[in-house]
Amino acid sequence: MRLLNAFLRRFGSVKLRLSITGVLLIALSVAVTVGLVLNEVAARAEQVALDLSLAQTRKLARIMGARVVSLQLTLRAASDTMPVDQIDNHAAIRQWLEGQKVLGSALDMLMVLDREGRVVALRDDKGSTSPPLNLSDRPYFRQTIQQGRPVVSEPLQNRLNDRPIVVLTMPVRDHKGQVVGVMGGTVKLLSNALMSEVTASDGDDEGRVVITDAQGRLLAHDDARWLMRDAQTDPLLAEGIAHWQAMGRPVEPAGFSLHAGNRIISMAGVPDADWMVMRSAPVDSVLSVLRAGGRRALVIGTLVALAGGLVLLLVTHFMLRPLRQLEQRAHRMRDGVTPDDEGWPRALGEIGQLSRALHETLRERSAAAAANRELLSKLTALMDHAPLGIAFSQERRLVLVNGALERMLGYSAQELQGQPSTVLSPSVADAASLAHRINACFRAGRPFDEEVRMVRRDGSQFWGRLFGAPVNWHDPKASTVWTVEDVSHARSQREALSWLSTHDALTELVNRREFERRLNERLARPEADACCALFIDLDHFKAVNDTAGHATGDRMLVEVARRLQAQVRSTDTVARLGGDEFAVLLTACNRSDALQIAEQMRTAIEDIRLPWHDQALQVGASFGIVKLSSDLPDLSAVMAAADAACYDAKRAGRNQVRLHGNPGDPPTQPVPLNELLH
Ligand SMILES: Nc1nc2c(ncn2[C@@H]2O[C@H](COP(=O)(O)OP(=O)(O)OP(=O)(O)O)[C@@H](O)[C@H]2O)c(=O)[nH]1
Repeated sequence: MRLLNAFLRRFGSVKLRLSITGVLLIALSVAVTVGLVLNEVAARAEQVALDLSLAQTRKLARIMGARVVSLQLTLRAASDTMPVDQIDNHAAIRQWLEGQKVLGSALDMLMVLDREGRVVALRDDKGSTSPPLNLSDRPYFRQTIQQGRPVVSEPLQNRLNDRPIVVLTMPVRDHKGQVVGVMGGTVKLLSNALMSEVTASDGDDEGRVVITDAQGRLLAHDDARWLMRDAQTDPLLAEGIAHWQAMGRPVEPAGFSLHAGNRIISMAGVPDADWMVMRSAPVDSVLSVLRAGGRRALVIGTLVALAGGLVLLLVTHFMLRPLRQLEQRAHRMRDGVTPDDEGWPRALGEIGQLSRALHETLRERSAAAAANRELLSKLTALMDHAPLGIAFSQERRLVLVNGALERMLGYSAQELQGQPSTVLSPSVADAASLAHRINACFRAGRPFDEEVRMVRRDGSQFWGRLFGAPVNWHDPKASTVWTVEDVSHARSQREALSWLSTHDALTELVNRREFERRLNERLARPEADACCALFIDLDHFKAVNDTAGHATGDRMLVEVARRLQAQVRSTDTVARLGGDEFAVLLTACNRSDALQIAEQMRTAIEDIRLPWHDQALQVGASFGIVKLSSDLPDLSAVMAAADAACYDAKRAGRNQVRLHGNPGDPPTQPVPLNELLH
């Protein structure tokens, strides 16, 4: 595996890949070229072999034809010297036949027949005879007599010895040119005197030359046992004979040749004889030289490919040197070397352009990176020193927080980063509601800006002013920047101020202004007359202050307030108007209920026993009740009426309840000036 990895790493080299590709291309082109050339040469060689074989076969056929003609001419020359007028004289013709030495050496047996086919004289190797033989039934005899021309017979059995022969005939003419007989000679196929040279001339272990008659019977074969057999039974000849038969067995001197299996077979007709010369030779013997040449070409091609690859390796080594320098330079860039120092390759062409472009790009990138680093350091400082908590979130998860937010929440930056933003909400419901409001803002194209309840790591809660906006408004969910300000203190101050504006700090009851606002609000409603207002003034409260001190007076005021508040419903309002004056607004309350409540209040105040040293301080209260009605159209009228009713209670001896406009009570008296000044 390590070796494979090492090879693959090496194979990453352009030089190696180019070289291997080059070698492969050269090898491929050599192989293809050699293959194509060999194929073409093989095709041409096959054609040449076919032509050559046919030419040789034709030549053999012509030689055979010439031999037949030569024999026929010899026969003719001999017949011309025959004493034709003594053709019926057996002794004379036998004697003449004895004298034909040349003819006797060329043909195996000589004979002279008369016109009736009777043997006049016959000469063989035993001498001359005149056997009582009649050969008039032989086709060659009849054909010679009838057509008056020389004939070469079909192969046939010698009647004397049963051996296969062919007979060459020549008509014998008298002085007038009339055919008076036939002169013939036989050729013994076994001795093969006529054909042996032809069949032996091209014979080798695998090649074969034979002669057949027009029917395909073997007249000459290097193995005498095959004579007179059908040539198609010889496996070396079968396909050639089949092809010849398919052509209709023409006996033409032009002949033909063919490539059958692994053999080249050619046939040509023998002129003046109805014979065919047939030659069969294995293809390999013809093409073996060519194949040997092809193998040599392949070896040479392989050597050329290797040499080409070596040259290519050297060329690419020098050509790619700048590229190697560029690669080394790139490594040094990664190691932090600035782009302006030395080491950039100087080269022409694409590598030079690549080097310059890379150099320029890296220079620009280096400058941009420096600017980015500076900007980043500023932003980091801004984040670190900002008094606000700052956070970036993506897909509702915190991805970056600053130190202020860490301190605000009690988490470390590592703990916060990656947390869902819901970790800042005190409950699931708060988180869901907050997310809903944030989405609504962003959808409306507005940044989110609200004070929300947040929770620290220790579970304590605080109010934070949360401001957030998408980094990219086109994709608000992608990334959002948030600032968080702890506004708990400001918010409690604000709430306190708001509370103080409507409440009395000592008793924590609503103050005069708030009471009047609520009373006005009631007066504005149609059902205002269903309400009653009580005005309460403590009796001789000054004495408490004077006796026990202001602080004790305050405690008494607080206790009075508590007891008043205890008598009313949540819909009613108890207020301290100032000093020792209180007021109550009873909603949905008639006069008798109001009287009852006032009486309960009075009793509750009367029952106060405020401890002071070893004594118990007491106080009373005077109550004036007003039923709201159309007769008292506004605030001042109501307050004046209540105040007057209270004053009546004071004058009646204090610690009493008086109802404004009650027919049983004496009419309310205006307050004397000296009482007001008391
Ligand atoms: N301890 C205390 N005393 C207050 C406060 N505001 C007013 N007072 C005192 O309340 C007293 C009110 O007295 P007055 O209204 O004169 O009359 P009184 O003593 O209650 O007598 P009558 O009303 O005539 O029964 C004064 O002595 C004020 O100084 C306060 O906030 N705390």
